[in-house]
Amino acid sequence: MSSKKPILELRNVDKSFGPIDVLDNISLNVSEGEVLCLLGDNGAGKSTLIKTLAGVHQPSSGEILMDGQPTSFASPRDAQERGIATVHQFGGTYPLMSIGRNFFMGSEPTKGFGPFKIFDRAKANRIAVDEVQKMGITRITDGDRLVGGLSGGERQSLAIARAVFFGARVLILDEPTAALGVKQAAHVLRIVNEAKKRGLAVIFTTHQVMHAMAVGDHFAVLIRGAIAADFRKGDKSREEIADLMAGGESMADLEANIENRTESHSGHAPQSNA
Ligand SMILES: Nc1ncnc2c1ncn2[C@@H]1O[C@H](COP(=O)(O)OP(=O)(O)OP(=O)(O)O)[C@@H](O)[C@H]1O
Repeated sequence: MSSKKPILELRNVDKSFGPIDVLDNISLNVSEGEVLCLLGDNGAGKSTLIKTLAGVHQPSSGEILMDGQPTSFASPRDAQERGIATVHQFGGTYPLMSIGRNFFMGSEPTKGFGPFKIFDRAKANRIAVDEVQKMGITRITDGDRLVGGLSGGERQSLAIARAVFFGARVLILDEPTAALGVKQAAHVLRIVNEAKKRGLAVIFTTHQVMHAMAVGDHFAVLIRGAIAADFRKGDKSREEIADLMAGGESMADLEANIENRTESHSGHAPQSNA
């Protein structure tokens, strides 16, 4: 897939839940400074795949390799401690906490000694705001602001900046732009590019082809748990990717079909192009 050495790799991974086969013979890898886009319609298996990469599920068969060595993740915490950070659709942040608190949750900077140690709010706020600004989100200037007052895109950005600051090597983004408007999605895509520039390997799941094309270096299309196509940037057009995601049906044909049905329901005869 790439000339660089993969950080994280799946080889022939299957995943079943009892009698239900969800992932079928998945082989994929992602290297530093690259964005791998996992594309697929609802139910294609994207969540199961990223949960397998993040230590939530164990493969039923096949191998996971990290830096070329076969490995397994005992739990999400195990994967996290080894540099795999997952950011979910709403940023995984706590609305009633301040930006500074949120950024450092679980590893708060303290001041004072022994029993007199207290959370160093000013330091936490300063670092959190600095890090988010370094990722290009300059509208966040006050670390005391509650996360609940941020937009969806800003929350995502905060969660990504946090993962980068705490040394993630692989950033897994689960539908980060799905619930966002155009401007907010653009913010998040810019941050994905920034994370990539800093050498992180990014896995980005989406069903929005345009978002994938804006940041992706390579692409894998999942259909019913199997990789239906695997290609690099520039190899396919937007229309070709959309057709692949629709299971090989041409989107133009689907659209024409919908138009015809709508027109016949409204009592108008479909217009001929002839
Ligand atoms: N724990 C489970 N037990 C049984 N079936 C499951 C389990 N988890 C997922 N599945 C099934 O596996 C298939 C893929 O689900 P998954 O959530 O991975 O898809 P997805 O591509 O992420 O879709 P979406 O975007 O809708 O979340 C679905 O048919 C789902 O019902």
